[in-house]
Amino acid sequence: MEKRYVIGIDFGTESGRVVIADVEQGGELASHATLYRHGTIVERLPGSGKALGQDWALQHPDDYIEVLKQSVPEVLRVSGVRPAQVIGIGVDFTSCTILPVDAQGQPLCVQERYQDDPHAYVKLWKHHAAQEEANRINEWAKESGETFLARYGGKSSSEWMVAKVWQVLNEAPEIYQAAYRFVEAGDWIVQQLTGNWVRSNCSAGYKSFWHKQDGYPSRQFFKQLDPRLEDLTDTKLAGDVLPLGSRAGELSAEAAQLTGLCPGTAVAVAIIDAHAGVAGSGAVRSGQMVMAMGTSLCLLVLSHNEVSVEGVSGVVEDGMITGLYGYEAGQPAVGDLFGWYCDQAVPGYVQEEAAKEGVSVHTWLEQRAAELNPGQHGLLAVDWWNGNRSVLEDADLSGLIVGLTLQTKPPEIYRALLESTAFGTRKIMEAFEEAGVPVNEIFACGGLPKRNRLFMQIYADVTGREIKIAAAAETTALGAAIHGAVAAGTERGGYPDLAAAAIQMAKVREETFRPIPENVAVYDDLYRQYIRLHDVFGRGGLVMKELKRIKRKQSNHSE
Ligand SMILES: Nc1ncnc2c1ncn2[C@@H]1O[C@H](COP(=O)(O)OP(=O)(O)O)[C@@H](O)[C@H]1O
Ligand SMILES: O=C(CO)[C@H](O)[C@H](O)COP(=O)(O)O
Repeated sequence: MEKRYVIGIDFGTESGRVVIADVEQGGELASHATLYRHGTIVERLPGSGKALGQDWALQHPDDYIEVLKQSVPEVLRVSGVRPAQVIGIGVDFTSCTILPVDAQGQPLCVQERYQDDPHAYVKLWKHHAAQEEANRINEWAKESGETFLARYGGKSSSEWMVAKVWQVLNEAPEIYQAAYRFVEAGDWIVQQLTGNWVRSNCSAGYKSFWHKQDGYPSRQFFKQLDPRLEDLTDTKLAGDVLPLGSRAGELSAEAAQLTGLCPGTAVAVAIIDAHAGVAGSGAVRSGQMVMAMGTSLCLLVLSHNEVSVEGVSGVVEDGMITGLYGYEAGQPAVGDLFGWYCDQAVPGYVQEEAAKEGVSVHTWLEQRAAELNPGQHGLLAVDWWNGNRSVLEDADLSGLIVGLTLQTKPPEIYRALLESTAFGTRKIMEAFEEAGVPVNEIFACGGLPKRNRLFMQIYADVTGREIKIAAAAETTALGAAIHGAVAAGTERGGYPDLAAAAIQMAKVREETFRPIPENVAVYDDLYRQYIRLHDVFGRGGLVMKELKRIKRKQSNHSE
């Protein structure tokens, strides 16, 4: 049989990355990234320059199409693979990233009449302006005795589908009316590739309250939330929910033209980006955890059991690997937090020194921070620069650094920020174990493990665990490709299921990060102090809520 290949397309926060992988051996034959031209739109709309409110984060869907147009032909060219040898395509996407579209699948924001309305654009996962709606969903679920939120650690997030769609209805009812569907961006890409309207059980399960046996929450629940939402799931969220690894359709002639692939190529149901890292790391067994470490950090745990875990973002049957419950929890600012410090807060001399040495500001700070002993800087940070998405589930919480003195230096702050995210991760891991979801083996993937060794060592030291690193540089894209190989099916030379494909196609590096005992002891001590700050500011204290209230009031005042 002729050699067969699959393509994985990973839509991250800042760019889209495409890999081409050998169906038998896995790995990455070639990869290519296309940066989103519009980036993340947080202040003003492109074109009209219309100002956005607090906590908005939009994107432009044309940027995603550009990834298909640029990066897919490029991996074909570099690898020398002929289009006919590609048997399947998989797509993963950050989530919950949603957009309103018309009946042809065209995004409303590209239509002239809606171009000036921010609600017509893609709402990126980190759009946090629907916190009010999320709070009301939480209150109403409690009051009405609905139990579906138990699968989401008891709280809904402002990042998710219903809160975001409800925000559109509240602030721009004409956009709500005009939308034929609100779709996850991953499902939209699949629709653009195949012409089929299919929803993924992964994003529907983790981000839209969908359940394999129960479906969506009742019409009654939505009606009592807001009478205008009664038919939400039958209309704006309609579409068959298909399981991961299944074939969403085949590449249309138009999409084949755009990508340089052959019409008829199998296209898999989309998967959330972090969740694709599970297959991409080869984790397919109960007790295995994958840390997808990039802009944010997602912790994904596989288990035979379904239990309630404090602060879990969601548990979905077959949500990552068929036959297992997949738990997701995480932190919404990790790489983004370090990026904020490098871009917004370091003094000019650091940038100059880094430029002189020809390294990035991250690397310059990492090198100096690595010379410090744990705890030597006297600092403790709490990692809520983009709110808390785990045991506290509150986008209104904000970051903290305590222990600053006139002697504090930038590498010390950088190290404290790296540590703060590791403490946040340890808190989540403890919540899993306390709830009876064991974590026996840890894999790391995403952009950070390959970029920052100090970060990885700190994670091993803070958690006291050995960490294995996924071998693929673009692990989530490889994970998506693995879904493509399953969607192709055995009849086209693919695999019968996700576990079989992942075991064969994904590998880990030989080198692992192991905890250093003397560091573990210091971090145990610091972690206890972190938990004190976590509880004082997160559970009891109103300080951050009040700050946010005053900020909102004063920002509206100045607009
Ligand atoms: N050397 C580094 N150390 C720590 N963080 C880094 C480093 N270089 C880049 N970052 C951060 O990594 C994040 C991007 O992660 P990546 O996994 O590549 O993308 P995505 O999250 O979009 O999939 C950015 O937030 C950036 O600030
Ligand atoms: O919520 C998510 C997963 O459930 C997002 O997709 C994720 O947090 C953003 O991913 P990345 O850090 O890779 O950009």
